[in-house]
Formats: sequence, structure tokens, C-alpha cells
Amino acid sequence: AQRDQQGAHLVEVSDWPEADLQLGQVSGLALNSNGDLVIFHRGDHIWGIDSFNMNAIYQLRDQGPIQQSTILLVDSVKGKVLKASGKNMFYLPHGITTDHDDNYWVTDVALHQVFKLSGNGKDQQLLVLGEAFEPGSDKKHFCQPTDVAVDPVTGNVYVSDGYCNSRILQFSPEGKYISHWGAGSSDRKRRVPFRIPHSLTFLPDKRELCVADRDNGRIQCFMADTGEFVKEIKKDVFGGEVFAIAYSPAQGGLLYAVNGEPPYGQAAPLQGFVINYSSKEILDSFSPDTQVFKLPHDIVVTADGTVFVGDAAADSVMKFIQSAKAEHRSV
Ligand SMILES: O=C(N[C@@H](O)C(=O)O)c1ccccc1
Repeated sequence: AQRDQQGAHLVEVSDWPEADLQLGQVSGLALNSNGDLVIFHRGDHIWGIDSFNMNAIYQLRDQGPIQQSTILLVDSVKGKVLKASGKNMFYLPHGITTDHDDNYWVTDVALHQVFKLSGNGKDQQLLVLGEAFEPGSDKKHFCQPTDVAVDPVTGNVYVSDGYCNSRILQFSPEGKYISHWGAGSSDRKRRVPFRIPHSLTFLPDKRELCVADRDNGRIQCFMADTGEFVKEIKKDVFGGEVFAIAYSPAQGGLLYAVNGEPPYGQAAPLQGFVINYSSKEILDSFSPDTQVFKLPHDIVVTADGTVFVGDAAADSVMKFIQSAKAEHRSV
């Protein structure tokens, strides 16, 4: 693994969480304003090859929603569960983010819906976008939507849609459609050929939105307010798949990413990357040393540079901190 100029390197904190969190497939991670970690997982539901038919209709509806708590709020130091919610609501969780009021915004690829939920553990549905179990590609339907990002200033909501739509939609804070770019955009300049826009991250200091354009193995960034293309970050070492991204304004702007297994062809080693956003230079790469990445599926970075990666096949969340601190911990 590489080290950045100062020799800093992210290393796994192997004794986190202190107690087993009984997780299913971990699809999404978020942070709240207190720096606690929010985990969105699938309990006993599995996204397998028979979960959907060829028209993206979910096939296991009669099994009912996941009965376990799909949303766990855990403290970032010990991994203790502070709140557990999200029971009997979801079928196949995917993305999760928090807004400036610590509400949760989540996507469910089986429901083809986006939900705004109260973050107080009561899961009040404050807003629902899309029609339950009905895929579509107009302004009121999604097709396996993957993630949400919320602009902390305007409150505008961005949805990456998704496995079977290849577009980014922009909504007002109240859920009113504003615009979209990618497939189906009327404006040729905004017709970005995404191949599974899989993860979103908002860059508050730059007012940009970055997209993990998964099967194109690249990160695409846009002006959040206009959808205008800003830059692309694509590296051979990604191996053709970028599953998730996260951004930290620290140190001038650092973009974090995890790659994935390409459906066919050479598999690059699965790892996380720390990228200097303005120079596009990879400063560090990292992976766990007491377990292995199997399907790193989401990533978040805290204000102090702690990184969490959720793995949808290892059914676990892994914590990483800077090596200098880690050495300090070891004494
Ligand atoms: O992409 C897939 N899964 C992950 O991204 C996920 O679990 O969100 C997938 C695709 C086809 C069949 C089975 C799984």
C-alpha cells in the first residue's frame, strides 16, 4: 500500500466494533452531525441473481419487509449501538445519507423509492419519492435508485438513479423535481453515459457533486447547481469498478473511494484510495489486515480523518485510522 508524502497511512482498527453488530449485507453508511456512524444493512435479505426479473421487478415481495432493525446508529469510538430502527419498512436497502437536520435519506432498490426519515429513531416518513415496487424513468419513478446526497446550503436533494436508469436527479428540499442529467437528459451536454451511478458525495466547500460511475470505473464530478461537468477521475488501479466515494474538505479536499470486482476480466486488488481532489493524485491506498474486502460497498470519512467501509458480502463495517495515531495507540 502506498503512503502519502508525510508517510501517513490508513490502518485497520481491528478491535472495532467492540461487540458483534449482527449485520446482514451492509449496503450504506452515513455520519450524523455528532460524528456517529449510521449503518444501513439488509438483515436476513440478500440481493441475489434471482431477486429481480428482467424488468427490474422485485421477485420476493411476498417474503415481506426485513424484520430486523435495518438502521443502526453506533458510536464511532466503540461501535456501541446508540439507536436501532428501520424495522418492517425495507426490502433491499441500498444508499443512506444524513442532512443538516440529521434526518436520514435512504434508497431501497426493491421498492424503487427514496425516503426521508426522522433521525430520532422513530422513522417518521417525512417524504417518499417514487412508487412502491414500480420501476420507471419519468420524474416520479426510479429504477433501483442507489444513493442520495443533500446540499447543506440549499437543501436540494440529489438521487443517483440507479442500476437501471443511469441518471442523476435533482429535487427541491420538499421533493419537487428540478432537473436531471445523464441518460434521457434533453440537453446533449448533460447526457453523461453513466454505467450504474452507484454512490454520491457532496463537496460543500466547492458546491460540487461527485458520482461513483461504477462500471465505467471512474468518478465524475459536476457543479451541483447546474449539473455542468467539472472533472473525471479514472485510474487503472481502480480496475474498472468504483463502488463508493466520500469527501473530506480537510487538507484542501480529499476524495476517498473503494473499488470493486469487475463482472468479467482482470480483478484489481480490492482497496480504498485517498485522492487529492484538485491534483487527482492518489495519496494513499489501504485495505484491512485482519480480514479481507469482499464487496466494499460504501465509505464515509469523519472530520478527524477516520474512515469506515461497509462491505455487502463480508457483512461487516471496517474502521481505519491514520498510522501515526495507530502507532500512538499501540504503546
Ligand atoms: O450489484 C449487485 N449487488 C451489489 O451492488 C449490492 O448488493 O448492492 C448485484 C447485481 C446483480 C445480482 C446480484 C447483486
